[in-house]
Amino acid sequence: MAPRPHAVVLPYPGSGNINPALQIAKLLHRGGVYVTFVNTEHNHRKAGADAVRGHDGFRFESIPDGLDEAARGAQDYGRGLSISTSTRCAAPLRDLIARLNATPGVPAVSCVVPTALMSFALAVARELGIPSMAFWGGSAASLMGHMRLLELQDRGYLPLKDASCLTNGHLETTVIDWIPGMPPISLGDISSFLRTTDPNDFGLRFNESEANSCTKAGALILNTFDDLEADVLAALRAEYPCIYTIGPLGSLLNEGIAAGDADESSTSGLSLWKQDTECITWLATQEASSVVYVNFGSHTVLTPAQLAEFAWGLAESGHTLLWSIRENLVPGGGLAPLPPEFVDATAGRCCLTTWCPQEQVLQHPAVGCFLTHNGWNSTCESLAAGVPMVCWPGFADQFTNCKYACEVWGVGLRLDHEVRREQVAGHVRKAMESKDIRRSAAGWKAKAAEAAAPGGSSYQNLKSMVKAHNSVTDQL
Ligand SMILES: O=c1ccn([C@@H]2O[C@H](COP(=O)(O)OP(=O)(O)O[C@H]3O[C@H](CO)[C@@H](O)[C@H](O)[C@H]3O)[C@@H](O)[C@H]2O)c(=O)[nH]1
Repeated sequence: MAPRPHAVVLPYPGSGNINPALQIAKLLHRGGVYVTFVNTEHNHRKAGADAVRGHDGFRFESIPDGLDEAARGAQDYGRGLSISTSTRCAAPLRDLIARLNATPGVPAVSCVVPTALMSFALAVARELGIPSMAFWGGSAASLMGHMRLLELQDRGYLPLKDASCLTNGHLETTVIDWIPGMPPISLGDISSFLRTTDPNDFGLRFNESEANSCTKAGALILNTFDDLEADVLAALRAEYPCIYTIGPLGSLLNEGIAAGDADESSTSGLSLWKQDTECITWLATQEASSVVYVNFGSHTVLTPAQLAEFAWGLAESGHTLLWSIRENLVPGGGLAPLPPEFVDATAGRCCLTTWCPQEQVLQHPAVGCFLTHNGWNSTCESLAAGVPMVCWPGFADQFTNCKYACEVWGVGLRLDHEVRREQVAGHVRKAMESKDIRRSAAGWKAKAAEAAAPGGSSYQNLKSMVKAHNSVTDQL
């Protein structure tokens, strides 16, 4: 009998990558693959012992991220973490794989599955002769855009000529209409990392090379589904045939739970933040489609003035609110920068929380629209739940996601970067009331469910992906 396949799943150490990577790990495990899920030591501790206990054929391990403690609170923490993981994690990963391979009862590692921004792991896999699959945590369109950053440079669009390009409308009015599979798109919507006048800017170089590295793995995994991004997927597949589109991941996972899979609850989540589940109880007391849910993900930072402007816009919308204000959403702030009058003005129609079970919130019938930063997971979770979006993208791939949500899928309304309370109130009201937007959102929800249901494209792709893991060990 062929040995059991063993996948080492290795996410970049942020919620936007850990969450979907854990979902992929669970799906592989459900398909019979032995899984080792690798966190950084810092996140392993932060998640807590219960979250990383593991169970039969599913283990948690950790490696150091190489960052010193002082760098963790630094303003350029993200950059520091990317430099440190990409330059210091290869040796610990090599050691971990050697240790796993020498552990009695543990099958030999047969595939390494890193997320984007962890391409050092692909190099380690190549060096050890182990197959690999890379997971790009954004949309297919954002991958295509990031892969074209070098070409944008060759064609003279990058680096930006001077700093005025950032503010004079250049990013909005320069339209790129030659990226395969993509509709004409403003330069600024391709990626935030191109907002630089420095050709050697770290963010630009790192993100371009990481996107292109993903396609050097044996296969590419995407949290999207074929109907959602048909054109850009066709263009990507023309160059990289082995792409598994298995989104929305949450829907695919729920298929199994609905079918009575016993194992899922034991690895239910891995939150780096303390989750508040009381908001779900509160949602149960609200009428259908009556609540505006507000959440800016795990990295977005607001100034106190932006927070106040959002607060007044939301209050003026007149709707009931569920607002998740992460403890560092306003640095050093917590809830403190909220105007006290806002709390009075929304008394009885506002639930404030710090970190909630977002997928559960979005799936709740009481939620009517989502004010979001358009991180890809949030965007995908909202599409899967059929919830219209009010979009305020800020960095990375969020502009691309916003463009598609508003202009391609017809499920969102875009806010200007400068937050103005009248616009927030107006867009929220429209997203809650527009029949057209609600119809589009319901349509994508149905298509997402179809993709994840038995026989659907994502369901079939997951089966093929698991088969690919098994076929590696068949050859051993
Ligand atoms: O209160 C909360 C807030 C968030 N989440 C979850 O955290 C994840 C957040 O991911 P995402 O929406 O993608 O936002 P970021 O955390 O900002 O994600 C980073 O990673 C993403 C995937 O690569 C990119 O698309 C984003 O631009 C980047 O900021 C989602 O699964 C949410 O469900 C919760 O469970 N509870």
